[in-house]
Amino acid sequence: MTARIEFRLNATDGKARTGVIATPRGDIRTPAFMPVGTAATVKAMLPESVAATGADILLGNTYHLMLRPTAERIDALGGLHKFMNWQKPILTDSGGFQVMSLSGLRKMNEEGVTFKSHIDGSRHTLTPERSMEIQRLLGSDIVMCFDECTPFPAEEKVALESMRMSMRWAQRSRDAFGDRPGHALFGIQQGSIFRDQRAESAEKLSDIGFDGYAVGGLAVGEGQEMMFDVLDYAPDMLPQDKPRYLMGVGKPDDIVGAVARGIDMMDCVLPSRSGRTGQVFTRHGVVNIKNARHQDDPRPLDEACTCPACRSYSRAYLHHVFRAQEMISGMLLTWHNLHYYQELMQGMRDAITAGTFEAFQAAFHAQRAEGDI
Ligand SMILES: CNc1nc2cc3nc[nH]c(=O)c3cc2[nH]1
Ligand SMILES: [Zn+2]
Repeated sequence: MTARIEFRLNATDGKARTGVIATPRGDIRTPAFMPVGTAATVKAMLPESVAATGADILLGNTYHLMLRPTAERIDALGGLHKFMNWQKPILTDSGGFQVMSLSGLRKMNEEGVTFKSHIDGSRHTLTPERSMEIQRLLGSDIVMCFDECTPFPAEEKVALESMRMSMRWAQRSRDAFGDRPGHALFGIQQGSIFRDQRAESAEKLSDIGFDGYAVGGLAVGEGQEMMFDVLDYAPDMLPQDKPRYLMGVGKPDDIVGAVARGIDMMDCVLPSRSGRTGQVFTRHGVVNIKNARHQDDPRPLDEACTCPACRSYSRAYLHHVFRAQEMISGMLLTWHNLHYYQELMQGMRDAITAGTFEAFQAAFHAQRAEGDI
């Protein structure tokens, strides 16, 4: 059991890294993928099922939980881990990104953001200080700074002002977080697609000092090519002895490309959301289970997959229950997708350890068909 959170780098292969983030609630093997547990649940999954897929950590959303059931209520009930029956590590985001994408009637200034709840229209305020308090009340193991995700595209001077405000908020987040052994605070790099701004942001964050560093401001519509262009230099600007977290990513090939560029942690709603919309990720590409061609197909989604969906059900059955909008459809496809994502992460950890990451990448791309399979 470790009192503080520490990152141990075990192997590198090119820019790719593998290691362990040791926390009081358990170890996080990196590169790590975090399933998203927005409203204190990974939708359609029991916590024990999420653990069975291989996830070491999951993400909770401050914005949703502060609105319902409120952070104070979760704290009074023993904290988020107890509340949602997940005893492994939890990373919570700071709420800022979702305020901008989900809430109504927002007003932002140097102090923070006031907004109306998308649930009941009630008015709320998020500041760096309030976000730190909420994440403390939730009991999360890894806390994210309160920042502004600079919209894309942004004029260079707009991006610069946005980044500099986020850096002032990062300092306020750090000051409000205090010293909490066993809990980590991660800073978030901004600067959009502008190299000099990314450098200024990284320098400022490093001066303040954090337990980990996120690359923010990406996966906001810039597309994979532009995202990779930024990732070709931005992670290297961050302290190499701390975890690097790419927020909101992504499709399987985004994830492999990000790990190849030095990213250690990622989160994305894609595998779970797609599980509910019938989009299935496999080593050979994407299966859209609602397509009529699966109607009589007795084969599993993926012969080589050991998840409950692939072990015991045919594509024909999964096509049927999806079409019939049966709950088991979301359960089985979400489980499969999260299992596939964790298998992908394990494959990359093994390849980096063995020094065969380049071959892993080549095989990953060679076996995937373009379009639906
Ligand atoms: C789905 N894409 C995506 N989710 C994000 C969450 C974020 N949170 C804080 N700060 C960010 O810059 C940020 C960027 C993000 N991109
Ligand atoms: Zn499967």
